[in-house]
Amino acid sequence: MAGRLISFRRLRNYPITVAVGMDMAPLHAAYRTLRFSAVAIGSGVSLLVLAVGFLLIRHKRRVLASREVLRHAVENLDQGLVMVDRNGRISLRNSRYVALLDLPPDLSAPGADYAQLVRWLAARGEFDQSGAGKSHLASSAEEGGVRFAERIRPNGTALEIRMRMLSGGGLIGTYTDVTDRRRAQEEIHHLAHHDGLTDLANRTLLEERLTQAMAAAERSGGQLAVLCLDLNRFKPVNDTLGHAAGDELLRQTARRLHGLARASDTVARVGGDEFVLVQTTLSQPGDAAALAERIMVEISLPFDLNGHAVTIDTSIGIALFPHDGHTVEALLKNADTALYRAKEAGRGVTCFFEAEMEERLLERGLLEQDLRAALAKGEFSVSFQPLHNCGTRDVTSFEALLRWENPERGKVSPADFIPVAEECGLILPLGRWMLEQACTVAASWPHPYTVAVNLSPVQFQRGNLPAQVAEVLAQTGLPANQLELEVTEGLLIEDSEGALATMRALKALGVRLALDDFGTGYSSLSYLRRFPFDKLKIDKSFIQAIELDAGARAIVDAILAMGHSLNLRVTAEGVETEEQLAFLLRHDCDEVQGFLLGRPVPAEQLCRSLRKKVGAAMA
Ligand SMILES: Nc1nc2c(ncn2[C@@H]2O[C@@H]3COP(=O)(O)O[C@H]4[C@@H](O)[C@H](n5cnc6c(=O)[nH]c(N)nc65)O[C@@H]4COP(=O)(O)O[C@H]3[C@H]2O)c(=O)[nH]1
Repeated sequence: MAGRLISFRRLRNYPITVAVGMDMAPLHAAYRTLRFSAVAIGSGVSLLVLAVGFLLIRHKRRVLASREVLRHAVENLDQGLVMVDRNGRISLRNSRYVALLDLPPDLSAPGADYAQLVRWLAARGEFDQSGAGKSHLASSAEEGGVRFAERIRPNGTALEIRMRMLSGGGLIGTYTDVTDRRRAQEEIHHLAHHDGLTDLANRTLLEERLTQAMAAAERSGGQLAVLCLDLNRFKPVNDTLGHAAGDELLRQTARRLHGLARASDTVARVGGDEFVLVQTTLSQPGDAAALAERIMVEISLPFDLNGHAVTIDTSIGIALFPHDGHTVEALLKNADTALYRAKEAGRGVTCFFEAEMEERLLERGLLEQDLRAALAKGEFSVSFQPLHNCGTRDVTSFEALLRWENPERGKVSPADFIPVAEECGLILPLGRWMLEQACTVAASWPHPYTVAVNLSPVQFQRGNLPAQVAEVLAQTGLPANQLELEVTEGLLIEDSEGALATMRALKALGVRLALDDFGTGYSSLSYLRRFPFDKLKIDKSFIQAIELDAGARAIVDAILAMGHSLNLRVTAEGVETEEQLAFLLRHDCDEVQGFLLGRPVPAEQLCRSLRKKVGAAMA
């Protein structure tokens, strides 16, 4: 409702009251317009303030949130992280950094002096005192402003450290714990350089160490020795007691060798039962001989293999630097050649390398070649030597002896080629051939004489001998009781358990067993009691000394008495004179064999003379 606004005013000097009236409608309209504008502007400003405030709060929240994310990320890094500003103050670091370096919180807190922290670390032996401060990474590699270093902490932890130097000063360092990786690498390296069974050096490490040792000896003008050794009787132990016992024997041997070597020496296992020892501190060759002697003694002490007491021994070959070779290959090869020579000379022998050994080895190689071809070329034959009753001088049996005649070499003694055939394994087909020949010939004799065949220990150990013998007897038709098998003591020493089982199986076939060359080996009386022998053959060296040596006479007498007391027939080998025969007769020897009564003759010649004899007897 629009009213009017009236204003009254009395004039001071006049009795007049002035009344002014004004229509309110326009006033109201102006007021309403103003009020509306004021309210609108006020609301707009308030809204704006609210919006800005809201945005600011949201922004701040976001900043805080991303800072939290960053802090969380840095805290949860697998690596230790530290940032140092241009003033040398720590501006950021995570707890992994503190934990990895075992840092005190006050020294490593943000704002702390980094140089002081480094000095603290140095004082604790974390790195060289001389390298304290920022230069503690001096030995590290540097690449494009980033320094790398790997550090082993006093507690054994391995740290990989990267330091990025910032252009305006300061640095960012990351610390990674690489202990496990490093251990794995070390393990791989160890496995690649050591023998898995004994943990001794393997051939690779041996060659590395030998190269270093040779260089050191060359610089100092000194010498070194390479001792090559292998274990005698390892194979029988492995075969009879099993591989676990064989492994244990190798481990214990390794420990004994290791115990004898000095810290600068190297002990390696280079093959099944082959070991090499590099002796570095050597003033004269006698030092190597003395070490070899100590090894011999140590290895010959009994081993306890899971309750089994086992005794073995070793042969040793020695090559010296610089005398016997200037390269790793030459030294190892020559020590091996010397070992071969040592083994040839008998068990428990040490040999130093000599130049002519190589020639002999070469010659042996050629002999082996010819020997391999000889069987196919038919160069072998069999001769038979008679054995006689000592009193009546009647022939009782024949010993089959292998003969080899080569077009270039002529007649080769079995004493020379049998050991080579044994070593290269040819004795197996050759022994089988010999057995077949001897039995075939004996089966054709007009009189049922016994035939004696020599067997090598290798045939005992590797061939299925009882089955082979049974097969040959069946093939040739020779009665089992007409076959006598001669073995030497070496076999019994090498593998007495295995030999005993084979001998019993052979006896079960009905064949007879003789112990050959008695007196030349260990001649243990226990063998005679333990093994099922029928006969004992006294070695010819004793028989041939009868006339000259009272000691030999006493030994022959004692062997005869002992053999008889054990119910064994006794044969004397190598009887060449009537005096020897008379002595043997006086001492009740059963049988003799020797040039005096009959030399070995080829099979055909023997067959002819036997037939002639039978013909003459029938005529
Ligand atoms: N000085 C002298 N020697 C005599 C006399 N009587 C016989 N001998 C020789 O003494 C050796 C006897 O054979 P052994 O002791 O078994 O010794 C044999 C035997 O161990 C081995 N051998 C021979 N044939 C074979 C074979 O077929 N297989 C195996 N594994 N070894 C064999 O070779 C060794 C040597 O054989 P051989 O040279 O044939 O030598 C034979 C024989 O010819 C004598 O009065 N004086």
